[in-house]
Amino acid sequence: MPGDAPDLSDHPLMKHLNAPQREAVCHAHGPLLILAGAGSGKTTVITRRIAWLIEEEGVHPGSILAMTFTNKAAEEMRDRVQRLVSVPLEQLWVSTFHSFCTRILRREGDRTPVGRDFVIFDPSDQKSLMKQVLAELHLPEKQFHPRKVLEVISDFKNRCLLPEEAREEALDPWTRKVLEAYDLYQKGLRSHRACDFDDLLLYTERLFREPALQTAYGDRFKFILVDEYQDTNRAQYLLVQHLARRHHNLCVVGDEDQSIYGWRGADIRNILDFQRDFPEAVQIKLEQNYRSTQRILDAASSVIANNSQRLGKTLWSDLGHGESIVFKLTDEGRLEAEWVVQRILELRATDAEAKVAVLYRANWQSRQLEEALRARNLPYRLVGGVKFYERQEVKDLISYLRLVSNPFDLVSFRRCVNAPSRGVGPTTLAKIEGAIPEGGTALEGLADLLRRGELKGRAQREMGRFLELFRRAAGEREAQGLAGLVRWVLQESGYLQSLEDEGTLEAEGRIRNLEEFLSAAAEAESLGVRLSEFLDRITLAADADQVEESAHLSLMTIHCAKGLEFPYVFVVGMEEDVFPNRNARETPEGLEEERRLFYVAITRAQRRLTLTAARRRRIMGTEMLGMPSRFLREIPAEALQAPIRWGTELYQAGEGVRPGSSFTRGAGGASVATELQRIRGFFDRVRAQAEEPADPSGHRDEQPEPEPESRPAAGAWPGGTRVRSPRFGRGIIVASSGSGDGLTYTVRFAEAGEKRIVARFGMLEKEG
Ligand SMILES: Nc1ncnc2c1ncn2[C@@H]1O[C@H](COP(=O)(O)OP(=O)(O)OP(=O)(O)O)[C@@H](O)[C@H]1O
Ligand SMILES: [Mg+2]
Repeated sequence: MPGDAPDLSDHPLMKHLNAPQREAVCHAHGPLLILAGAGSGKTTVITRRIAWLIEEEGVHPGSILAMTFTNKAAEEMRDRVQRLVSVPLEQLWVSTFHSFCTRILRREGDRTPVGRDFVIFDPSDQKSLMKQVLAELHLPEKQFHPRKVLEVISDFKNRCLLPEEAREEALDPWTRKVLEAYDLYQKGLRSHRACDFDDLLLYTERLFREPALQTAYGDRFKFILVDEYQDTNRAQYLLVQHLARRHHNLCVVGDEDQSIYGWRGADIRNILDFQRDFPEAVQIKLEQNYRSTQRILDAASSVIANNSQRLGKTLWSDLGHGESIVFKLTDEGRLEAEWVVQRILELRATDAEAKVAVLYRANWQSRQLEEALRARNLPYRLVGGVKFYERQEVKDLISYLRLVSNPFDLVSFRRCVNAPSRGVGPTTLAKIEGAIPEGGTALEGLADLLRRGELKGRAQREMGRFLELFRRAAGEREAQGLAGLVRWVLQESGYLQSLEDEGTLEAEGRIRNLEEFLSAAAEAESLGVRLSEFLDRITLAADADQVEESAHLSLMTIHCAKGLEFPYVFVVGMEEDVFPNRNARETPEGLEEERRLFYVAITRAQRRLTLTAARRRRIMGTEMLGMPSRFLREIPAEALQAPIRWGTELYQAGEGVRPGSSFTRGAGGASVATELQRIRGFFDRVRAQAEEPADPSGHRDEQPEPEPESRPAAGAWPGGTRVRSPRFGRGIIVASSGSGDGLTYTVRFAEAGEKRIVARFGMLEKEG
């Protein structure tokens, strides 16, 4: 409140802060909610407030608990506070929820079933335990994939539900079985004296339900501050509630528009209900953004205004209008990556230290960027992820290809023989290796064992198939070329199938990486590259990674970029099915979460925001025509350097934010109404993707063609959709053409290869 605290603006801890920020910093007691948009100084306020409590209110650092979202954020916050205060801060608790809970359980663990000296199970430990559990319950892994079951259990735990408490939720037989597995899994963890990550929260929350402990810790942490409150899940929410119940000195900051972890159980209601939980809460709004220029903010506000689940707030900046937002459409994915790298090099020429971030929706998108950066020897850092060619599934696939290329490669043999799991334990592996003839290969050793009937049961079956794969590979390599071989290996090895069976979000990400690898192979093949050269390139590329990393150029997913800021930001892949993501746009909630992600992406930029897209992109090795991301149209024309065109098509909202509200008039001089209809039609067809129809009898779309080579089939399933045909089994749509009765899909079937199927007769079913 201006004028409310006239003296404080001179206080060193209030330096540069505006009136509402100051009010939040010196707010002494009672619940405080700071609900504000991106870059308005929420994290800054938390940091200053901690310093204020210590320096001005005389609060002991050990009485303050601050929760952040990542370890990195915690470190940074501690450093910043330390620079502001004169006392040592060893006793100050700044941590993530998980590390906070670990510390509590190490002290109080005697009261939990796993004691104080528990071990923490990582995902692979969890999986092995779950496999035992499933075996014990005679639940086939095909229907109860260990990771899928663990995903469901995790969801229960995030909602603080133990097996007996989750019964009401288990309405179908499958979930009821999962609950049995949950129960046994917990018993297993207990017998190992182990916690999984979710247990850390779950057990701590249970502990704090006890009045004695609640009082003890409530008295210890007299002041609690939580950053990124919009992304807390139920367990975290309850934990904070227990701790704050005693003193009510809880300060939470958040932005409902930046809630991007719904898929991990974050509950946006936690922030929306704060006032209900603490009726006496003071609410402070921060409206000035100190991070970005006005144009960037306009774009962000305009985009997020399309969401319904929000409280609504204004943001302004006095950093000036700034540079216009650039949108660049390139012909294909590789050119998009090269264009971005070229712009970064130009930037470097004028400002060698410029901090740049390239953001993308999903991990698979890093591949072409990494390749383009390496081609120009530009050091970069991949934040919060693993470099593309070092990802587990990518390395697994490479090991198959290496072994095809060079059967003597024992290291690759060892890797791929059990990926996916074929029940080959160390004993069998030793047997195989023991059977390798002098100067021969592991495959020969394996063949020998099989001939002598020394492998039994599952190992015999699976190893027989494995051997057969390599017997046929040479022929496939000749007949199908590089990309064909990769696709064939993915299918024949059962690798893809095992991930599909898993059906988890993580598996989905891995599948996307493998599909991207397939695209890399297709790209290389189109340049005349053969298998061994392709493998050499990958090895050399991985080697080039030994060069230094640069903190000035960061590549990361948007999720990883939360809370961060960079002068120069690129957001790549602005196409439907990429961003918004292919799965997420199925539901209105999913779409809103994608839009919040885009809002987060835009608001990372301080000075310059560049959006890019590719007209064609290889999906699973096949070139697909991309459609413009619907989000592009939500950016106001005034914020953009030039109207967005997609090919010859104008694709942009003129003013206002609601789709279809009003459009810039096309340069061709068409009437606004016609233009409107044309663009709307285009937008409606966004769901449909098509390649040039190969079949001349394919029914032609009556509508005007936006592109000579594209004939989007209205209402068709997009490329990438997984389908099942009664005749050919499971497959994936790679293209479609025609419409109505003439709608025809090109489907790549796992068994039968590529087929063209007329939708009306093909009885295709979409797979869930
Ligand atoms: N009063 C101020 N004067 C000048 N700069 C400020 C002020 N308040 C915050 N800043 C700066 O603005 C930027 C954004 O601040 P901060 O990261 O705290 O915002 P935030 O609300 O936490 O953002 P996000 O929503 O992305 O987490 C930082 O560079 C910070 O130093
Ligand atoms: Mg922040």
